[in-house]
Parts: sequence; C-alpha cells; structure tokens
Amino acid sequence: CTKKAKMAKDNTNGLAMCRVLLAELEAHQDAWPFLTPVNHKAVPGYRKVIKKPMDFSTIREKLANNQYLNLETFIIDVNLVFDNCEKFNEDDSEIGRAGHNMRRFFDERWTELLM
Ligand SMILES: CO[C@H](O)CCc1ccc(O)cc1
Repeated sequence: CTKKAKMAKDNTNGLAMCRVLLAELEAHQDAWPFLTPVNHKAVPGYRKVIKKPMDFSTIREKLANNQYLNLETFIIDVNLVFDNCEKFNEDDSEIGRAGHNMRRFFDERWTELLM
C-alpha cells in the first residue's frame, strides 16, 4: 500500500484506540470529577486559574466531530484534564487523588495498547 494509505490506516487505528481509551476513562470509578465541564459559576476562581478547561464529555464531543488528528492530539487533551486538576486541587484531597489515580491508569493503558 502507498505511504498515504499506511498513514490513513494508522490514523484509523489511532482513532479506534482513542475510543477504547475514552470509554475506559469514563468507566473508571475515580472519573466522577472529570465527566463533565467544571461549573465555573459554582467554583470561585476556576475560570481565572484554569485557562483551558477540559473534561471527558468535551473530549467525546471532539472525537465525534473528528477534531482529533491522531492519538497524540487526543492524549494532549486527556493530559490537560489531569494537569488542570493538579493546578486547582491539593494532592492530598479527594479530587486531587482522583486526578493522580486517573493519570496513572491512563498512562499505563495507552502505553500497553501502543507497545
Ligand atoms: C475537576 O474538578 C475541578 O478541579 C474542580 C474541583 C473543585 C470543585 C469544587 C470545589 O468546592 C473544590 C474543588
């Protein structure tokens, strides 16, 4: 097959992996802080502190609208969820711990799928 066809296949495989990974993130017991956008009207300071909000439902919407070029651009958005969480929450807090647990789970899973 041509280089272009191989690239297309890789993207298809990459996007299939995004769907598998996102479903597993959403199903994780510690996913609850990340399932929907933070309500910045209800959380003082959030909009000021977190410049690029991201959550799993927004990632799902972007995936459905074909807004991820490949697995890499998807991983950037998932990491944004966890980086925002670390910025706004103490490590020793319910949500802080959930963020660390979810990041560890995600890192282990995508590396397993890719290796
Ligand atoms: C992913 O959750 C966000 O970091 C917001 C966390 C938060 C929301 C309300 C609070 O009273 C405290 C922290």
